[in-house]
Amino acid sequence: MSPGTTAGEPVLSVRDLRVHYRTAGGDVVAANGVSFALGRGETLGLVGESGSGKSTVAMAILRLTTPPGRVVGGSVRLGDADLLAMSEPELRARRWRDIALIPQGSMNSLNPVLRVRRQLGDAIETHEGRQPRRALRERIVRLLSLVNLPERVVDLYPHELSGGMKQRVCIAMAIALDPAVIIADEPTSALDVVVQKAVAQTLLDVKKRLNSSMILIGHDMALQAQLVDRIAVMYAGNIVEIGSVRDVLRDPRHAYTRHLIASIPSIRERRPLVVRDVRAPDLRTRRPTPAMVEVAPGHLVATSDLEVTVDG
Ligand SMILES: Nc1ncnc2c1ncn2[C@@H]1O[C@H](COP(=O)(O)OP(=O)(O)OP(=O)(O)O)[C@@H](O)[C@H]1O
Repeated sequence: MSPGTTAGEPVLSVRDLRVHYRTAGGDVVAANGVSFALGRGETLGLVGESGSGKSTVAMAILRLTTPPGRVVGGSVRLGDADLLAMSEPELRARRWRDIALIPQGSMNSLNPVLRVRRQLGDAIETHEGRQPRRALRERIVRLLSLVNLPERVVDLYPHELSGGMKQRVCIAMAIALDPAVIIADEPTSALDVVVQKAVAQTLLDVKKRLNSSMILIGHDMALQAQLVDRIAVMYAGNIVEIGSVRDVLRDPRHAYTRHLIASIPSIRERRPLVVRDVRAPDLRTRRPTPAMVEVAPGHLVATSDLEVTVDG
């Protein structure tokens, strides 16, 4: 197996992805040569603290990076096409249909003046053209039931829904066109713990039902461990460790992974991850992309322990 890959032919393969943000103080290197592969039917967790570059990678995969950010290198292969190299119209046709993103904070970006059926209907019709009203409504009701929402939700406005219900609507939107790959960026972080688990479980159930693959982005190592097949740990713009949940949790090899695991609070006091005693390097300085070594089959670790600065 080559680095960062999974058994069988991957559905998505990210190679040496590089994203910079231009700032007055110089370029911030937010993705510093990120490589990984996503297997068919697999859920890969991308975990790391705030600022490690998770959203940057998610946005770049769909070529949604906006200024001052720009993708300066790499490839994103979906099937036999490179998303980073294709024309804009071709790319637009593939987003949602082949690869869908549930962006961070998506539940707050639902249009407040549109009923759920319009939001979902517009999404479908943008890609598939005008649909007969009745059939469209039935399809939307089916989508809602897939994410455990009752039929009456079709006629509601976002403000009439709870946070968990809004997030379920966002999931329904992402799966409307039956994509092969779903990228969910912190899909549950705005919700309380009980709802988080329920919504995350729905996401996994739906993924399984559609036979799609998923990248689940999060900072909660404990929650991720319960949901994903493999974990990729991001630190300062690089994946520093990747492997099965079992390997990474039982035998973490990178100093930063160990810190993440040591920082897992007890179930009761789960809170956003802040690793206080690890200082991220200045992202404006050029850093070599760390080499990865395979410490066990499919378990890869960056040879960059030195980059992790630990106080105390
Ligand atoms: N518009 C921007 N201009 C400059 N730097 C940016 C910009 N957006 C992101 N960055 C920097 O890029 C790095 C990665 O940010 P990113 O949002 O991808 O991290 P993240 O791991 O997704 O964090 P979070 O969990 O908070 O979303 C950070 O250092 C951040 O400050």
